[in-house]
Amino acid sequence: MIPLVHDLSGETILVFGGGPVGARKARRFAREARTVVVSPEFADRDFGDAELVRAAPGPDDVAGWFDRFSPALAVAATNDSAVNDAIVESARERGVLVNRADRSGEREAGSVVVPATVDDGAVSVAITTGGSSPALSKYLRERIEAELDGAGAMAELTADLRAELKDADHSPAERRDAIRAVVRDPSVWKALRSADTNPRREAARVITDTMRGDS
Ligand SMILES: C[C@@]1(CC(=O)O)C2=NC(=C\c3[nH]c(c(CCC(=O)O)c3CC(=O)O)Cc3[nH]c(c(CC(=O)O)c3CCC(=O)O)/C=C3\N/C(=C\2)[C@@H](CCC(=O)O)[C@]3(C)CC(=O)O)/[C@H]1CCC(=O)O
Ligand SMILES: NC(=O)c1ccc[n+]([C@@H]2O[C@H](COP(=O)([O-])OP(=O)(O)OC[C@H]3O[C@@H](n4cnc5c(N)ncnc54)[C@H](O)[C@@H]3O)[C@@H](O)[C@H]2O)c1
Repeated sequence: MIPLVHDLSGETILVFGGGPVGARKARRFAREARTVVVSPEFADRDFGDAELVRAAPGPDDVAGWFDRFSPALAVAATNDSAVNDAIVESARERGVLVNRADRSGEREAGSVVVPATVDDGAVSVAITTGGSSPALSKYLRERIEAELDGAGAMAELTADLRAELKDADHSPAERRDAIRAVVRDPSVWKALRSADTNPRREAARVITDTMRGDS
């Protein structure tokens, strides 16, 4: 398996199963795209902005739900493995991506794993064990969370600096060295994480030093 970052905006995601797992996936996906959850019950779980449709399709009814919503991705999170099998089958027939929550062993073409993710602005880190140990993915995600503090702000700052250095006609090699020095500089990170110092000023100092060949 290879991790790819997928833009699902404008698409529909169809989740079968309104238990704790269906709810967790729906909350995550509803932040990105229209998400519809089909289930006979939802208890009082949090589904984020997902639309809830009360129904309990049998294996033969599943294809009709694909035709109704034309999803780009389907999630099989019911506790009925015959229904989950039918969801995988319908997805494969239509070339739709499918995430199966009740099986981490053999996978079918088009199957996707939902990784543990940490986000800070435009920066995301995704952790997967290829399905072998979700508890380990969660633990590593918790450890990495603090590490990513300020990364979104660093992405914004260096995107601006790249554009400014381009406009100022610096060579690609000079730009690369300057930006590499900024993302590695502890004082810039410190400034991004606290309100005491101005990160732009720190970055400008690093760039000047790099261009002078001080580093
Ligand atoms: C990362 C995360 C994302 C998310 O779901 O949002 C996620 N599972 C999370 C938590 C978690 N899940 C489970 C536990 C209990 C401890 C344990 O069993 O390890 C814990 C931990 C806990 O709850 O503490 C149980 C479990 N999970 C799966 C099975 C079925 C099986 O293994 O057959 C069973 C057994 C059910 C049973 O025994 O009945 C299957 C999958 N779970 C995946 C993802 C995919 C593989 C990811 C990878 O490659 O690592 C995969 C294959 C399919 C999928 O769902 O995409 C999310 C953490 C989010 C976060 O906090 O960051
Ligand atoms: N991926 C994970 O992290 C993870 C974690 C725990 C369990 N699991 C597995 O994923 C499955 C779902 O986990 P859960 O804890 O949410 O289970 P659960 O049993 O609490 O919930 C299953 C949901 O599916 C609904 N459902 C049943 N038949 C349906 C149908 N025909 N159509 C639509 N919905 C239907 C049920 O009403 C219920 O809301 C379990 O079978 C379990 O093996 C996965």
